[in-house]
Amino acid sequence: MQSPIPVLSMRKLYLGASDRQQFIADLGRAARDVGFFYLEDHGISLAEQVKVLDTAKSFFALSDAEKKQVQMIHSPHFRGYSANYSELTAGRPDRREQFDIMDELPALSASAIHHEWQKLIGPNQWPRQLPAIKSQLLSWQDKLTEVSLQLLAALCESLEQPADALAETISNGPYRHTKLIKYPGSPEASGQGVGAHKDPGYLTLVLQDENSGLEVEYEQQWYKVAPRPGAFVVNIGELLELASNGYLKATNHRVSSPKTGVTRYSSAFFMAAQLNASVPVLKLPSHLAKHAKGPTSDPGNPLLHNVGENVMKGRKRSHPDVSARFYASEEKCSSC
Ligand SMILES: O=C(O)CCC(=O)C(=O)O
Ligand SMILES: [Fe+2]
Repeated sequence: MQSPIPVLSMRKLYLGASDRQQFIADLGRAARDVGFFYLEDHGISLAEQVKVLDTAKSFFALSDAEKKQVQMIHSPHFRGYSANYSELTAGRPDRREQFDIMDELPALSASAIHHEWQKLIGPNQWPRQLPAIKSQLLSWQDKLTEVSLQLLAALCESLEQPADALAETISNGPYRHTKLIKYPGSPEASGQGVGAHKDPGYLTLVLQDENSGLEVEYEQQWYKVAPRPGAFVVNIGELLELASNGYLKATNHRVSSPKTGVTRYSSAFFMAAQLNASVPVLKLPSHLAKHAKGPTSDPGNPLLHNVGENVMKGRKRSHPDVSARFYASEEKCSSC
């Protein structure tokens, strides 16, 4: 089966006007047709990518006791380590280990918290056995933010909007989230590494190692996203589906476990708008608007314009243990 996933070279964005227009048109088509594409020539070296995957290997090679010192269950901000099967996607446990970081900020005091999602803000948990991991991953997160911001502006242009049409939603800095991930081999054919889902933010950049496993749903069929050295796999998240009134689609994707004896490492970077933003519905020109049929309506996964609430929805669903420990009272309150 031929892969439907296009390959885009970001270099074109910085060449002459006609290359730039070509890139924007190709980007718009990829984002609307598949919602997934490979991005090459993005300015981040292969050596740096390899270093991040090496850091993932070093982190997951720590002992269970060391990893548990930074387990997510200690963090109301959903930071740190998750063991195999502790995350749920589509209601089923994922066979993957993860290490999650976001912006390194102090937590808000209780009196400053008026919305549940404000508890997402806070510090990361860092393993003291790997002293260089903090500066490496925070700088990686900054670099991927730069790439994502350029893509977001180009996507706005592809929708025939000003490049800064969504700038207000990120004027205090976008909400960023980076994961290191390890998928262990499984004797079960197509075991759930991560179940089918959409990403909640604007854009996601995935760095894969040489082992396949990521799959994307396109025209009711699942396609493998084969590894492509040096490229990021980019996908459209729910906030862009909302902003474009469904013209762009947040595409379902999943990861199947590698077979026994193979371990797959990846890293995902998610960029949303700032948590206190509400994502506007852009006014598309009529020739695009006629294809914008509204965002997907799935009662099991409502798409929320309020960014903090949309991000929170995803975090609580994925990590019910963290949610039960730190958010149980809010849940009771919202139903009272
Ligand atoms: O590991 C991957 O290739 C993708 C992971 C993913 O889709 C996610 O964590 O949202
Ligand atoms: Fe994802």
